[in-house]
Amino acid sequence: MPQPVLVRGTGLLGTSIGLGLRAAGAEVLLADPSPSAQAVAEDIGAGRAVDPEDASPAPGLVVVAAPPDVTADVVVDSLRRWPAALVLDIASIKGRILEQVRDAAARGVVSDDDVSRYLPTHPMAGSERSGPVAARGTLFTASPWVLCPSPDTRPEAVAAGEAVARALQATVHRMDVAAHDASVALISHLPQIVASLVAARLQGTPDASLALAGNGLRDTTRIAGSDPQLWVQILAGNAEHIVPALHGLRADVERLIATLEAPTAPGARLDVARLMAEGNAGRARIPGKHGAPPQAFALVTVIVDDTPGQLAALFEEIGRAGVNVEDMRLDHASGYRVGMVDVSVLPGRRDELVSALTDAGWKVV
Ligand SMILES: NC(=O)C1=CN([C@@H]2O[C@H](COP(=O)(O)OP(=O)(O)OC[C@H]3O[C@@H](n4cnc5c(N)ncnc54)[C@H](O)[C@@H]3O)[C@@H](O)[C@H]2O)C=CC1
Ligand SMILES: O=C(O)C(=O)Cc1ccc(O)cc1
Repeated sequence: MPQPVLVRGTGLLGTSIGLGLRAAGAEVLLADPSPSAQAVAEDIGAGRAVDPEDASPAPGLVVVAAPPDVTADVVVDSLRRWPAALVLDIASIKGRILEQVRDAAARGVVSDDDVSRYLPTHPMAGSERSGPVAARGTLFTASPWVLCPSPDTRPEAVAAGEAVARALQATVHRMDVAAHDASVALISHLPQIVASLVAARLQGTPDASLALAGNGLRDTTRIAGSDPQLWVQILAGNAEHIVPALHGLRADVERLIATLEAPTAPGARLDVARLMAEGNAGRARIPGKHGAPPQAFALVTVIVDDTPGQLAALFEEIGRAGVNVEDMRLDHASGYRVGMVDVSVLPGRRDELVSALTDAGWKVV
């Protein structure tokens, strides 16, 4: 990886990249027009704060982690400022930004040769939070990282993108910008819209109703907590691919409304069942951990007391049994001081784990 790496934009993503690259041994410089974002990123160990006017030594690689609407400007500025550096960005949308960078070349602000040092990329990891305080160096572990080279991108730029993704333990995927934008419209932007629309329905809901909320509501609305400023830019910047997905969604919603307006009409229940089954089929296609094919894990549910140290003790016991935890989830039984821990394991290991835990005195459901 060319070094030092200059991260421009030290919010959630930029600071997480800085932390992860530092942990992998890279020299990282940090720049952000917000002095507090830059200072916090430096304080938590993501790198050394610099002024891009006189970043020294000159960066070998620039990672642009700024909001989507200024990303192209920062990419172009970086290509001009450091003629030997490779530049990549990590914004959530790709086609529009590449177009803006190419426009700058068409206007003579940078040369086509400069543009060949630029690699559009997108790590498919993040959270509904923003700012450096929420950053984690392990944010990208086992998550996809999409590289979007075009035929004229220099191989060194692609290699640098790969090196960054691998240093952060992400899995590398390649796609052109149009295929990327069409993909994220469905797998990222549509879920965000649906989460926000469902959560928006709760605004006038009485507190007594909300008190009944379980994990279904929490799961489906987590990303409704996302930063509106960022999502305005993402949705507007990828509208071309999002609108057809919304038309598909509208067709399904209209079909469901028509069916439920006459719920006992012949065929109505079959239609509802079909819609639910289509949802089952779509969900089953989401790949498992590390991009592996979808896999049905076996669930072991254990009741734990809601007291300090219980979870640690449970996982220690599972470790002693030599069984790998593929996934886990904690539910609280409303009104009781116990938690229910759902542990996902390979189906072939389920019975021995149940025996080991039961023998050790755990309450397995
Ligand atoms: N939040 C997420 O989960 C993900 C975000 N992304 C992309 O990463 C980028 C950054 O997003 P977050 O870190 O979530 O946002 P953030 O709001 O936490 O951080 C953005 C930072 O960029 C800085 N900034 C603003 N103008 C700038 C400029 N001209 N030059 C340099 N820095 C500038 C801001 O001061 C702020 O510190 C966005 O392009 C977003 O699309 C990609 C994957 C996931
Ligand atoms: O929080 C989550 O689950 C996300 O999916 C976050 C996210 C937000 C924006 C992106 O471009 C990529 C990932």
